Amino acid sequence: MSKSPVPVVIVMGVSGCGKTTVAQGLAERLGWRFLEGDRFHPQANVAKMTRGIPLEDDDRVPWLQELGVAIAQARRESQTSGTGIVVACSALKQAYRDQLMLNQEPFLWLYLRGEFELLRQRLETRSDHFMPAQLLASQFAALEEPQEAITLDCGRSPQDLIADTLKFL
Ligand SMILES: Nc1ncnc2c1ncn2[C@@H]1O[C@H](COP(=O)(O)OP(=O)(O)OP(=O)(O)O)[C@@H](O)[C@H]1O
Ligand SMILES: O=C(O)[C@H](O)[C@@H](O)[C@H](O)[C@H](O)CO
Repeated sequence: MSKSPVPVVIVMGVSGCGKTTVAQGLAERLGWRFLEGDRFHPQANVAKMTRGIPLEDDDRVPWLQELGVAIAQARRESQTSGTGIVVACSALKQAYRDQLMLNQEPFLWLYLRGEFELLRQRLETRSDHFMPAQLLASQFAALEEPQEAITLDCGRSPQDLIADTLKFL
């Protein structure tokens, strides 16, 4: 008898939309595993962003490769328990989402949508992260909004966003 695939939710969107906050909260609520996409960036990518230089497609290839492998690995580890996985990953372009999904059972995409000004303010006030607010415009320039995703307004509270997402699971 074939088992149903371990569920994977990818929380995506531009910097500051709340991917980490919502993905972590969702994983906690569900007792699922959380993967922080930023942890899979090569050091050179983090250094680049820290200096205020946007990543290019080529920079993101090894990152998405590493993250895709980690998701597949986490899925294998959860095969017996069926425990799901929640991932925070910007996944700004369709090609990045395709690369991440390569050879895998489908993911559920949660897109946190927000206006530039709200996100700029969030990034300006956040102090414990490498990503500078000056890169926000480049994040919007790269963004291709997903067609097949649960789309929620990231201006709402994390609690509301998590509660709404739970309705889809
Ligand atoms: N729904 C929300 N309402 C208000 N503030 C929020 C919300 N979600 C996140 N924040 C705050 O906004 C900032 C960015 O949140 P977070 O780090 O979760 O975003 P992110 O999308 O993961 O960002 P990045 O891609 O840069 O890592 C944090 O200071 C966080 O506390
Ligand atoms: O593709 C990208 O440009 C990067 O993934 C960024 O989105 C950052 O990693 C993230 O926003 C900062 O946490």
